[in-house]
Amino acid sequence: MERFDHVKLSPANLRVSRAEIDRAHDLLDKDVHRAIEHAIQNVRTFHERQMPHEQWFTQVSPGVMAGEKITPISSVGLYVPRGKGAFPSVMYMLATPASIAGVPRIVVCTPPAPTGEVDPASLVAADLCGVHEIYRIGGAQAIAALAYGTETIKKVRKVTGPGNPYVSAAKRLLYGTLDVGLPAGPSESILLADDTADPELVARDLLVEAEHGPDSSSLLVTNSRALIEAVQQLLPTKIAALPEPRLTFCRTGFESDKGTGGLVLTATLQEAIDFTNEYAPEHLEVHVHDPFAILPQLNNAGEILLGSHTPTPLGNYSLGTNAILPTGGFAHTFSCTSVYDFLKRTGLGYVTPEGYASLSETTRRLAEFEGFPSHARAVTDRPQAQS
Ligand SMILES: NC(=O)c1ccc[n+]([C@@H]2O[C@H](COP(=O)([O-])OP(=O)(O)OC[C@H]3O[C@@H](n4cnc5c(N)ncnc54)[C@H](O)[C@@H]3O)[C@@H](O)[C@H]2O)c1
Ligand SMILES: N[C@H](CO)Cc1c[nH]c[nH+]1
Ligand SMILES: [Zn+2]
Repeated sequence: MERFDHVKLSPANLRVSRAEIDRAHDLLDKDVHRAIEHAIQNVRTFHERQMPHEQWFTQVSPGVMAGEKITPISSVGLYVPRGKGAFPSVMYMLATPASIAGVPRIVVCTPPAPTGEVDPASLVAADLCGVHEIYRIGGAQAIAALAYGTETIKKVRKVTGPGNPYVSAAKRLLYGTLDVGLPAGPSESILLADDTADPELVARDLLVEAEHGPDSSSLLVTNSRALIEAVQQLLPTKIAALPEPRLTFCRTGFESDKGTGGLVLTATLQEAIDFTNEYAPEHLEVHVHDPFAILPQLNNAGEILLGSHTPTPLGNYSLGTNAILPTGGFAHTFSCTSVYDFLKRTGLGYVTPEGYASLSETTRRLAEFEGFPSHARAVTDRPQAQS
């Protein structure tokens, strides 16, 4: 921690104390405190609606019952980044669904400031969401501590949360050791637009995810040359007006050959939609005449924000949907963070003697076909046990 975070820590002060959390509530700007409470209210409302039935059965055929039982993961480690900036929003976006899912042990690791202090806003968010343990440790070392455990930090069953390439690499190395959740790496967004889009709003929204870091990607994808030319005129002044390091992050993204941001002109809106589906962005803003008309065609994205009044920051902070989203094309197969990241589903089966009689011959025949004699014997001439 000393080399990268310029902080000296000891096992005794790794864990954030109750007193620090209470002080964070007192220290935090009251308007920011209220904003966190308001945001958590919406995120909570939305994620409570996601919760599935705790247990259910359906009758597949007479006497054959199949179902599922939902249980929370027993312990989860949430990684909340803090290298290029503090993220209380990431804290509540991870801890809210974990708490609603009923995870009995919610642990957070987040990098401290050189003073050893943890961002007060993140502590307030953690406390409001019912986090049980908070450790001032970041980077790959935090992921390792959560996965393997240390004398101070008891290991967890699952680690999840976004981070920089070192954090992402650590999670990838742990694949197969424990559940490392969805791949949430450097930020990215696509603005999908037609010729009805407002260049001023598009130029502003393009800088949102771009300002996260030099490795963030933000793209305008449109079939309108006029929109591209208008946004090209607006971007340089908007970037120049940003403070450091956000100015350099955006300049790198849009103006350097190392950048991964840009403006993409397609021949048709359909081509723009196809490009977007293939790219599978973390965030997708839709600035077209009728966003709900093309929504059925938009299949791969961490989130889809519809219309010019739904810019990405609303999803990042306050709308209610989750902002911890798959990046790097993983939105082709991974979902946005939700209560399901903290639950597991167990299949349930119950068969009556009548149901057993209807299944045993089929089961025996398939077991023999696959060469499993014990499987076959278990369902041959089975004494009719009392159910
Ligand atoms: N996908 C999402 O939903 C989402 C949400 C929020 C943030 N993000 C992304 O998460 C990332 C956060 O990155 P960050 O750097 O701000 O914070 P971070 O907490 O991920 O990384 C900081 C840690 O990295 C370690 N570190 C720094 N330099 C290192 C080096 N050279 N070698 C090894 N370890 C090193 C330090 O120990 C430090 O604690 C950004 O890219 C941001 O865009 C993604
Ligand atoms: N997914 C976004 C970053 O990639 C979430 C965020 C949090 N704070 C600001 N933005
Ligand atoms: Zn963001």
